[in-house]
Amino acid sequence: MVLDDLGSSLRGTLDKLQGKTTLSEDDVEEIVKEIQRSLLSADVDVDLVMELSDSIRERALREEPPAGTTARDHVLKIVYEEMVGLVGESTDLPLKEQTIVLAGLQGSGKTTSAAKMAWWFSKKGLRPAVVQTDTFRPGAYEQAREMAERAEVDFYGDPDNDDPVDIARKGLAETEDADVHIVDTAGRHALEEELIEELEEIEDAVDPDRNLLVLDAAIGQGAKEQAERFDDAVGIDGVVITKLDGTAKGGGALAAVDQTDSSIAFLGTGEEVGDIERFEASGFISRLLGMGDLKQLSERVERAMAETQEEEDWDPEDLMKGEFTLRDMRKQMNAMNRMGPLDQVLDMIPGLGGGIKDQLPDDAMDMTQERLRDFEVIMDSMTEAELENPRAIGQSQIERIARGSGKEEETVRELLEQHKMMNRMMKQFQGMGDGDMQRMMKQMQGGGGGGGLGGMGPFGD
Ligand SMILES: Nc1nc2c(ncn2[C@@H]2O[C@H](COP(=O)(O)OP(=O)(O)OP(=O)(O)O)[C@@H](O)[C@H]2O)c(=O)[nH]1
Repeated sequence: MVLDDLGSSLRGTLDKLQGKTTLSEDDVEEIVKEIQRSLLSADVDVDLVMELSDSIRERALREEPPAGTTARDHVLKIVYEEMVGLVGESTDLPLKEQTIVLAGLQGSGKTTSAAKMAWWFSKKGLRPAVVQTDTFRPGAYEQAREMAERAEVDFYGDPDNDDPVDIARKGLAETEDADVHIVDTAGRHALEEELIEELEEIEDAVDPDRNLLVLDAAIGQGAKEQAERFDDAVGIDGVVITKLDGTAKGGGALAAVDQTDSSIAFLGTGEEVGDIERFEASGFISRLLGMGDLKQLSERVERAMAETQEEEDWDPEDLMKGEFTLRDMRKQMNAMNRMGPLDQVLDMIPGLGGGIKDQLPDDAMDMTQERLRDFEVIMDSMTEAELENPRAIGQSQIERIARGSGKEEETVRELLEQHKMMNRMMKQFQGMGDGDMQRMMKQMQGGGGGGGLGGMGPFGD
């Protein structure tokens, strides 16, 4: 995500506090300045940034770090807590029957978000329907219909009816078998009376459980005014921030959340129906501050490692030294698999950005369950010597292993290729010297015991 790059200087400032047990006013001021810089460049409203700075300043100087906590961890914890206060928890959306109306200006991403949300609810086992009431924009009907089809959800719209309220009413009746109704409304280029009136009428007709305001992540100062108007008209319960995959930073939408005293419900991260994430405060904050998704990563890493360590007596530290064997690879694959897809894990490593990911072959990301199972079966047919020294495996062994495992020779070769690739990757990491990357990789492989992300403050606890 784009938000990743912002906080390297913040990290630098925090690193300077390493080893200190108390904070001076100057220390706190420097940190506050860096946070302000990160947030302002992520488009967060100035007033919000100032309020946040005051609370951080006040708490960092007043509160004593608990025994055993470094000044750095202490201040990180305060920053984190204050940021959670700012962005809030995600909008409460019970997984049950409900009607949701989407409001927003033209092009903010309502139609796309309607289909994405329907897709999301369907993955949660519900039966959603999209009701398309946009009679204003030519093409909206067709776009909504196609997207609902791709999301494989029920759909109602009527290109021959120019009364949105009538469409909304009929839509709910026609899709009564569905349990979640998502009503997409028309947008306008700007806030206009007509738009607000239409929305109010639709709201009256469908009596929704939630009204969500859809905002483009690129929205800046306009967020507050828009939020206020929509909130006055229908009451806004939550915000959907779209296009976070683009160049926008997303912080502008926080003003809307603050203005409407609501919360963020979903994040849109692309144009496909699956490109949606339920909002999660800690991840969003880590990204706003450019610090990677520390909390989530540390939790995943710890969980995966605990399981791996339980399974076998295996010292992952060895990975950073000697030869990377097939046996190591099997452990690695299992651990990765528990943490989630490799590309997502890499996304969460602070400071890594897209860099290293782009250098990896596509195959590295393709660690599906099925592939993993095939590889496991194949490895079961190998001898101890082959597992220790896969380089020595020749054609005749490949044939034997394929026969023994009941898999194609091609799959055996793929496994060997995958090993070679991972071996190269490990060598690269081994050669990276000190710094976050090597520490992180060690942690990912389980080194360092129960401390999680060592030196990364409250997120690792
Ligand atoms: N990259 C990216 N594009 C998005 C996202 N959400 C929406 N879009 C694109 O933004 C454009 C506008 O989205 P729509 O869903 O049509 O917007 P709308 O709010 O329904 O517009 P109106 O119906 O005219 O009010 C489309 O080209 C979408 O594909 C997103 O999360 N990421």
